[in-house]
Amino acid sequence: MSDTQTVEPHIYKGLTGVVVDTTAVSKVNPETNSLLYRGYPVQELAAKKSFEEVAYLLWHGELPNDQELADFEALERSLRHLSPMIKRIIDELPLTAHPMDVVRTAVSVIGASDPDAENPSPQSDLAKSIRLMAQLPAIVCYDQRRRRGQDLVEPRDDLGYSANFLHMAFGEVPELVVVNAFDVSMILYAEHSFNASTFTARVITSTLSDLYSAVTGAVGALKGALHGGANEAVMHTFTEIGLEAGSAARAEPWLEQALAEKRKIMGFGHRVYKSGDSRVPTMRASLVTLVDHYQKPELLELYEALETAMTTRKAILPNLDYPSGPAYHLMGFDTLTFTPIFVAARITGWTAHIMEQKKSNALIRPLSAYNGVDQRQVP
Ligand SMILES: CC(=O)SCCNC(=O)CCNC(=O)[C@H](O)C(C)(C)COP(=O)(O)OP(=O)(O)OC[C@H]1O[C@@H](n2cnc3c(N)ncnc32)[C@H](O)[C@@H]1OP(=O)(O)O
Ligand SMILES: O=C([O-])CC(=O)C(=O)O
Repeated sequence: MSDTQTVEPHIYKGLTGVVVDTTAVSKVNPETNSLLYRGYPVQELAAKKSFEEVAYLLWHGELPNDQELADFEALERSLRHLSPMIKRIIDELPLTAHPMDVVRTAVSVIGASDPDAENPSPQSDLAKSIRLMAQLPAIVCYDQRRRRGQDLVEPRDDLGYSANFLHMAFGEVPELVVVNAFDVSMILYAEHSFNASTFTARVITSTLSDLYSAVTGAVGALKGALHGGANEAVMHTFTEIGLEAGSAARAEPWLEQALAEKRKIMGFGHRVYKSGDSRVPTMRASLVTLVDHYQKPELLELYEALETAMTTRKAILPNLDYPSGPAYHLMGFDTLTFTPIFVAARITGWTAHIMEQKKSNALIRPLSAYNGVDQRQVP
């Protein structure tokens, strides 16, 4: 078969339902609404393990023992500082730049300044992956701070990943309940099989390009509102309806109007899960804890009112971005920072897939059915 073949081929628009390869990194099961990372249910990982342990699991295939975890944590903590060059380049970017563009640029700069960038060995790719995991929090937090007119907060190596992330964002470590909710969100966001950004990373890797190029492309794919950008978009919806007490009553009329205008309701629907996103109950529980902690019942009322209206009207259920957006809002993050936080989590899954793709590579190049004008002569 070729691009010019005249027999009408079946078109799998959006690759819906197409199985393009195998993966041992995670299993998304829409029949049981379950998600396994290397065989472990994600809810159990969120309840019992840290984001660092989950990152190790995704990369190595097994959870770390005590010594392996101690070594891994020490390494991650030692790599957290941004180089003066990255900081300088971020400073050069306009404050109006979307934070996802800043993150994409920073990853590109880290790649361009890594003398080992072209080394495709698994050892080198793992080292690059750990460095990106360690540095993305500083990039994300510094960008939010500079937009607020604040100075960079240096990382602390006496703190775990999530506590340090929040310390760098806000200049202090919040209560444990907040740190735990953030850590849970990072675990839930870490990996999700062949989603659009991971697939982008695998396509780039399949050409024998380098890990940084694959991650840079993945950041671009995640930015869109139909994928990771939905957590930012959910917050815009909430703000549009109103965050003040009593605004929940406006959710249903707002939805009617939005659907009449043929708008997509962000944070709802999923390409794979059609009867519920496996991660939502866990993240919703974290959101409820945060609502109690910050005494913001009106946010949960709005969350529930819009969910009820959407499921009643369209029978379309929330995805992970629906509870995580308001959770990050309560923690104090700017709405524009939400998708960069997703990057900081997903770097683990992306790089696990990049390494898997390299182990058993085939160039990813599908076919297309030509529907342009027939062959003609140049006048
Ligand atoms: C972490 C993540 O990336 S999770 C996904 C985050 N993205 C979002 O929240 C964006 C909003 N959601 C959507 O746009 C979609 O549900 C997607 C892109 C996630 C999945 O899309 P698909 O699998 O292609 O579903 P599809 O678009 O075919 O939807 C089927 C029908 O439901 C409708 N639909 C699906 N989701 C929504 C939504 N959020 N709002 C309104 N209508 C929706 C579609 O318009 C379509 O209706 P139609 O048959 O009348 O045209
Ligand atoms: O799997 C998908 O298509 C999108 C998603 O939920 C994710 O990447 O976490």
